Amino acid sequence: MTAVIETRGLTKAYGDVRALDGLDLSIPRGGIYGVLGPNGAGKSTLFRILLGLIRPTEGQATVLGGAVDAAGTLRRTGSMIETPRFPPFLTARQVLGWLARAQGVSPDAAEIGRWLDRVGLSSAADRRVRGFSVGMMQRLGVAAALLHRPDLVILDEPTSGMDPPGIQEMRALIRSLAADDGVTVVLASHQLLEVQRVCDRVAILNKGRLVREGAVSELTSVGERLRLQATPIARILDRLGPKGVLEGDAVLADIPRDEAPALIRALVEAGVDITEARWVGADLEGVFFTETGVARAPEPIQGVSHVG
Ligand SMILES: Nc1ncnc2c1ncn2[C@@H]1O[C@H](COP(=O)(O)OP(=O)(O)OP(=O)(O)O)[C@@H](O)[C@H]1O
Repeated sequence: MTAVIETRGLTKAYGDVRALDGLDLSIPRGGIYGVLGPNGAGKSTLFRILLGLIRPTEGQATVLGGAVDAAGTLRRTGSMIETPRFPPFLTARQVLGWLARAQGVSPDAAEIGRWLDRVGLSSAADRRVRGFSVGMMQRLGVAAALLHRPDLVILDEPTSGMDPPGIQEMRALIRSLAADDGVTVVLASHQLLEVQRVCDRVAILNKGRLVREGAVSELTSVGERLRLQATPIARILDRLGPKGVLEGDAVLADIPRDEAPALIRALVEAGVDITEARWVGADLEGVFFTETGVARAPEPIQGVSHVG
């Protein structure tokens, strides 16, 4: 597994505060990688170091196999850190032309048009950015990060301030960057469901340290249970014995995945009508709260995934 980002003992101290505290992290090339953590965990500090904006107090980081501030590294890396700001009197199209010139890339009109289209800003391309919403600014920021065709793009909270359709479009764009353009995407987000949907792997930071790292599918496969909605429910409980728990109008079956087909077959043969069968219980949110020790706010309606 080739790494696009490697950190060893990476530490950043601000007086007594250790924003990063001996972080060892290896982010593989290809795919979408999420960096998670509660406020103050050190996500932005990590990104700033990786982009050469600040220097670590101790430790090392390499990006795309080179020093973070090497010209070759910077040329192959794109980024959006916090909601970007652009000259308000320029249109979106002019912003990208201006940035392309600043980056020494020839501002190809067709290429700029394509990026505006990909981030869903075609219809607003010739509007001054002064009137743009936060979500529109985020999209323009993503286009700006990609204009020079980087191999790696680092996005800090790419969907903050976006409405649900905007989030959905950003998700599709991020997926297509990884799948179609071969760009490695590293993003930080507080939207755990979104991260679960879009990322291949995640690192969870807390107080500047790595507390968990792994493939999303691995992290979320621990503790899952099969949720069955069916009638008569008593027959399922009888069959499962201690492995079955009643949860509202459904049964949660604590069985491994490979036993599910046999169980469902047996239930159908026993005359049970199954209306729904799905795996629940393990979500990234649960992993996040367990690993960071941050207290979960009480929910008015207890979700299935939080039972037990
Ligand atoms: N320039 C700075 N001066 C002093 N302290 C700082 C500075 N930048 C960050 N910190 C502190 O370092 C810690 C990590 O901050 P950082 O912004 O990296 O966290 P984060 O995970 O990005 O948080 P958030 O989710 O709120 O964006 C925090 O305690 C923060 O207050």
